[in-house]
Amino acid sequence: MAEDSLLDHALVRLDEAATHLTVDPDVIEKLKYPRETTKARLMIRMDDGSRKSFLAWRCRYDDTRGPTKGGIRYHPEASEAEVEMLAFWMTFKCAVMNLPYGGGKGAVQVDPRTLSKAELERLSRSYIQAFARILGPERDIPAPDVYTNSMIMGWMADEYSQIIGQSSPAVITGKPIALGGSLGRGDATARGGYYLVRHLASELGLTGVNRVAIQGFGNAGQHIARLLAADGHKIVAVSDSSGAVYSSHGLNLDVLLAAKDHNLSVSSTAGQAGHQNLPGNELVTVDCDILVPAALENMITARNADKVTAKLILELANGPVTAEADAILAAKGAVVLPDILANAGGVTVSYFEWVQNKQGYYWTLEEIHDRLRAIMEREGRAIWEISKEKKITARTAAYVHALSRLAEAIEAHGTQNFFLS
Ligand SMILES: NC(=O)C1=CN([C@@H]2O[C@H](COP(=O)(O)OP(=O)(O)OC[C@H]3O[C@@H](n4cnc5c(N)ncnc54)[C@H](O)[C@@H]3O)[C@@H](O)[C@H]2O)C=CC1
Ligand SMILES: O=C(O)CCC(=O)C(=O)O
Repeated sequence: MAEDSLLDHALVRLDEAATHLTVDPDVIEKLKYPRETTKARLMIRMDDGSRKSFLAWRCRYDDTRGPTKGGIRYHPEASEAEVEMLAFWMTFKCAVMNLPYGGGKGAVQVDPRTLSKAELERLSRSYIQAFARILGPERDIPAPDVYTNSMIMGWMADEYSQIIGQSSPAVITGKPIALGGSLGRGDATARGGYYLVRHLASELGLTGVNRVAIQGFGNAGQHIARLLAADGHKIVAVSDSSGAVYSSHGLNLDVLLAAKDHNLSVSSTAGQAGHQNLPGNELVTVDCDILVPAALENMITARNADKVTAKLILELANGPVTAEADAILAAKGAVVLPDILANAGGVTVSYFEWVQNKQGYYWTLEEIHDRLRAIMEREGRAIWEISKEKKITARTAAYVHALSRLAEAIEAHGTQNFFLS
């Protein structure tokens, strides 16, 4: 997909939702463009004394409903167009969950696996030095995304506090617990999706033991494997960026997690515990009941969607199914629980972390889980009902749900000052 058309492809979902609501055209016009995207070149000292530079971005897509919120991705193929598309999705995700946030996203074009820990820390601190003036607990609040984690968020929060000369934990979420992170943020993305599937199980026709295939075995993928396996479901296939493994009897999670702990691919477990090698590109078409894309965008496309066997696709990744593939899956009767709902557990617990940081009062894990479950069930149920009532897919229903909240907020702000805050 051409880089400059990434956002246009994402906007197809907005146009579709707009046909099911009466919305002021000014609202749609406002939501078609990012409010601001800042680009920087980060220059860091490498361990061998040389200097190296990396492109970086932060997009604040829309802040009508509150400060912009969204993760920072480290990836060698990150681009401005991708960051803007991800920030657009964050805008709708926060509205779906009724969080008091707009949408943002950031990225650095880097393969973090090629950096030492010290280089990674210098890069992460330089990201904050470059973007500190547009961040802030009431302005723009980053969090982890692909190939970033709580350690990186800790360095970033520390750098921000040093720049402004006071502790400011609420500027970044997904931090280590010792620096004001929230209990439950670690597995929140997967846990939100898990609560959603459990809540809608009878509507989705899920009974007994289901066979699950998971694409991507990082934060989202590992935790969903653990949660579903604990309920007795069988994880029959998993993949990561280097390969995939399959077992019709169910993969051994301890073996998979031990491989990841040693920085090895899941494919290195082939031959152990009945695991067989599987070409990575066959993961999404493996025979299963539930398919969980938990890696990157555009993995299920017009090229492979007709071969998907799962009756439920739980999108823990952002944007794994293209619009063309959506139509093919819907025609087959497969249900897609869309990213802006299915993976919203992550940003929801980030919101809990921000609230706790601002209060200086911290909740128990049980409180976090109860609150997350209640919100996933409330918004999941609302979207399911919209989808039944309007006879539209769950994705379109999620966009309708979010758009009605965004439209209400944009109209309430008044339409004469769109780009002034
Ligand atoms: N971490 C979070 O809180 C949230 C993450 N997400 C989304 O979930 C997805 C995964 O993110 P995380 O688990 O946090 O990232 P992560 O960095 O922890 O894991 C990413 C995983 O994807 C794998 N991967 C990369 N390219 C792949 C490919 N071509 N085929 C198969 N696997 C591949 C990697 O090997 C790794 O196992 C992303 O789309 C992210 O935007 C969404 C909401 C929140
Ligand atoms: O936790 C957050 O604030 C945002 C997580 C994120 O980037 C996402 O939901 O895609």
